[in-house]
Amino acid sequence: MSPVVGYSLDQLMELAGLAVAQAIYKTYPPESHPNVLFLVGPGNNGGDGLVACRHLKLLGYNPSYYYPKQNRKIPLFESLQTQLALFKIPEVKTSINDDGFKEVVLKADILVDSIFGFSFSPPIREPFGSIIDMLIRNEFDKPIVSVDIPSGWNVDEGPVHDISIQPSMLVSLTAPKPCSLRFTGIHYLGGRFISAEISKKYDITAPEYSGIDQVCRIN
Ligand SMILES: NC(=O)C1=CN([C@@H]2O[C@H](COP(=O)(O)OP(=O)(O)OC[C@H]3O[C@@H](n4cnc5c(N)ncnc54)[C@H](O)[C@@H]3O)[C@@H](O)[C@H]2O)[C@@H](O)CC1
Repeated sequence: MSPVVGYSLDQLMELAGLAVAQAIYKTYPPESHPNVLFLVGPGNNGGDGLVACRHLKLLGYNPSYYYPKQNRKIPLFESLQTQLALFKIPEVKTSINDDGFKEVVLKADILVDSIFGFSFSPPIREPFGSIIDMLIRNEFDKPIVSVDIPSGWNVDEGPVHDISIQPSMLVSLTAPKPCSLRFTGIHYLGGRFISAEISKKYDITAPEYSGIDQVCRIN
């Protein structure tokens, strides 16, 4: 249970992933951006990506995911992967270091960075250094959507470790982290699950969510 918002981790991850999927849908609809490649890290930020991947399939996209460091011993992550298999969402098995990975990236219309969130601590270990380098170079000029925090950024200060992914879109979860002040692209907040009391206690300014939206664009 999260001491801050009162949900279990799997509940929060489901809400987070749904918010990410909605934000992608609003900015990059499936008609123009059907192929979405998720780059998935080993922790909960990666889990948010796995959930969003499933929701995008339900919303009419062709998502796939690259998940090089899996932890199948944790039941939550195992069940997320079982769900992806049930929805016939392909896992990319080509390694980031293989020539074929370029082809995988080339076919994607959007790259989702769900590698690291607020628990990243440098120095970066492989294969994530190569994945993040690829996102920094972004040689095919694809839209990059970061989940909660651009991977490798410091949660408070932003891109301070010479790791400076510049995503086109950021989906902050629960509340924008201080580093998001350094972000100038399309910014959504997915936090329509915290009570007014919690917002007040932690000084979170909740935006005006519209209709049934789980996300609100905040810049
Ligand atoms: N705490 C919460 O209330 C929630 C957090 N959520 C998500 O969870 C994220 C934080 O998740 P975690 O705390 O699991 O952490 P992260 O997902 O940010 O990263 C932790 C993982 O990255 C690895 N790692 C860290 N530094 C590394 C390095 N230098 N090189 C290689 N690997 C490295 C760690 O070994 C660990 O496996 C948030 O940013 C958000 O996206 C959501 O799932 C919703 C709930």
